[in-house]
Amino acid sequence: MTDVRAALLQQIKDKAVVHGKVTLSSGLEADYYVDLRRITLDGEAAPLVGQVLLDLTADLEFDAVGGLTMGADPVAASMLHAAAARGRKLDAFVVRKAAKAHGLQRRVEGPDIEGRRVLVVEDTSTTGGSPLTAVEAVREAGAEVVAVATIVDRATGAAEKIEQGAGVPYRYAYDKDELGLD
Ligand SMILES: O=P(O)(O)OC[C@H]1O[C@H](OP(=O)(O)OP(=O)(O)O)[C@H](O)[C@@H]1O
Ligand SMILES: O=C(O)c1cc(=O)[nH]c(=O)[nH]1
Repeated sequence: MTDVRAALLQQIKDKAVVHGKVTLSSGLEADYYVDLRRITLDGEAAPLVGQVLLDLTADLEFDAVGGLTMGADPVAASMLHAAAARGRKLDAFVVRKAAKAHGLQRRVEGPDIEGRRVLVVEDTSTTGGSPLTAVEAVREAGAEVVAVATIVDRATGAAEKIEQGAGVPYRYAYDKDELGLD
């Protein structure tokens, strides 16, 4: 494990894992929550996120990254900045939960992604419903999705839903075993 990957793992364990009954985005009940916003918006941890996800997807070709607001937003921004620090230009985009009713009425905000190869990202995945929504919106905007990548996978069906439902590879930086969760 690289130093950066190990450092981010420790940050997640220290700052994001919350034990106790919780209702998830999908309506499912769970015994723990991984509040990745406490990582992706943390001054020490957030810069590591971009580096770890760039390393995780280093073999893939894409030049824009984003996902369903708001969990995905700081993930994409961290990757953009980490890429810039490595001398690589990487754009970010935000998929709105619904298209804006005023202004340009866009569903996908940021530089145009039509005709481009993009990576859809997430902070954590349970059912995979959020990245699947993002994949559909991004395809509607004319982009090609090369993969979905998330920081933490909860091993509750996201991989199957994304690989079979969207037909794209699914990658994650950490699983629940590595986080000591069960
Ligand atoms: O794999 P899924 O079943 O889709 O669940 C995971 C999603 O749930 C959380 O977001 P939430 O829906 O709470 O909304 P937020 O990003 O607006 O905080 C999280 O950030 C993921 O986006
Ligand atoms: O499924 C979810 O809503 C969810 C699970 C989790 O561990 N963390 C999170 O932010 N959302």
